[in-house]
Amino acid sequence: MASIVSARYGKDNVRVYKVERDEKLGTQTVTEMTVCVLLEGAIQTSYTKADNSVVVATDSMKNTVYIKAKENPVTPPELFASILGTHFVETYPHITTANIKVVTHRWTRMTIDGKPHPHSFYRDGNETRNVEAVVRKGQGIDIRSGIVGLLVLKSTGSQFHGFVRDEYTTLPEVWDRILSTDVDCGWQWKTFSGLTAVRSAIPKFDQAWNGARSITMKTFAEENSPSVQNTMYKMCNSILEAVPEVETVDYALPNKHYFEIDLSWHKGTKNTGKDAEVYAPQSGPNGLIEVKVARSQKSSKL
Ligand SMILES: O=c1[nH]c(=O)c2[nH]c(=O)[nH]c2[nH]1
Repeated sequence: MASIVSARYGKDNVRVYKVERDEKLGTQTVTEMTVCVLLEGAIQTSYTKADNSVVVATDSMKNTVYIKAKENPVTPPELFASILGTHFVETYPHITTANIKVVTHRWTRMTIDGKPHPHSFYRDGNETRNVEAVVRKGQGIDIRSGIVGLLVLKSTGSQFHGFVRDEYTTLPEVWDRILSTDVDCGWQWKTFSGLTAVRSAIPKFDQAWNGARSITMKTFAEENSPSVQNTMYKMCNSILEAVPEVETVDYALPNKHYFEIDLSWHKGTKNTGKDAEVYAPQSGPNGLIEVKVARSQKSSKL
């Protein structure tokens, strides 16, 4: 007889929009999210014995997302994910872990005639703010916050040389190159003892997100990068310094290549090295560089 190694189930791609109206100021603020709920617990018999008595329907999970969004603030997303996860482990005795993912999409307020518009927004890029909360019954809440899809490019101020050269190497060393990447960055918070601990950290979540975002861009822009590896390590260090409540910081950075084009076949046109102006952006293959960095000493629960 086969036995279950692990199992979880839930609702993915629950799209939710919430508006907050400030009657006094006459302004509105909107939040659009995509939520995933995956539950774990004593649910094996639903797989092995067709026992649906242990199944909270995924449709009910979707309904719960809407109701909890109505009853609670949906920002910061770390709080909303924790509220939602805590609800599932506290409501159903046989559910032991709730994995909640909240992807928040950008709706940036329009500036019209130099003034912030009270109720109009635009999508300024595919970047999302992502939160994954793992709520374990009686064992606290683990939260990873992050930035996904922040596409950046610098046209100089990046080098790559001194790498292994052998019979497989064709890449020339360069002291000036284009660097472009699609930032996927995350920071793992020290375990929160429960929802109360998450609530008392509320201001820290936006601070950390703003900090990580500006550190990522400032380091990227200002450093004369010797490699993606070294630059991302510096970003991790700065975020660990800026946010003491964070235990690890991780990045996954694709190296999106821009190739020089030799145009000398056309009337001897110079377009390589210091004369390079027209490049061919590559859709693939791309480098992919990943790292996770922790402080040297581990620290305890919040
Ligand atoms: O920053 C880089 N790191 C690499 O490991 C690598 N490999 C490569 O071909 N180009 C680059 N660039």
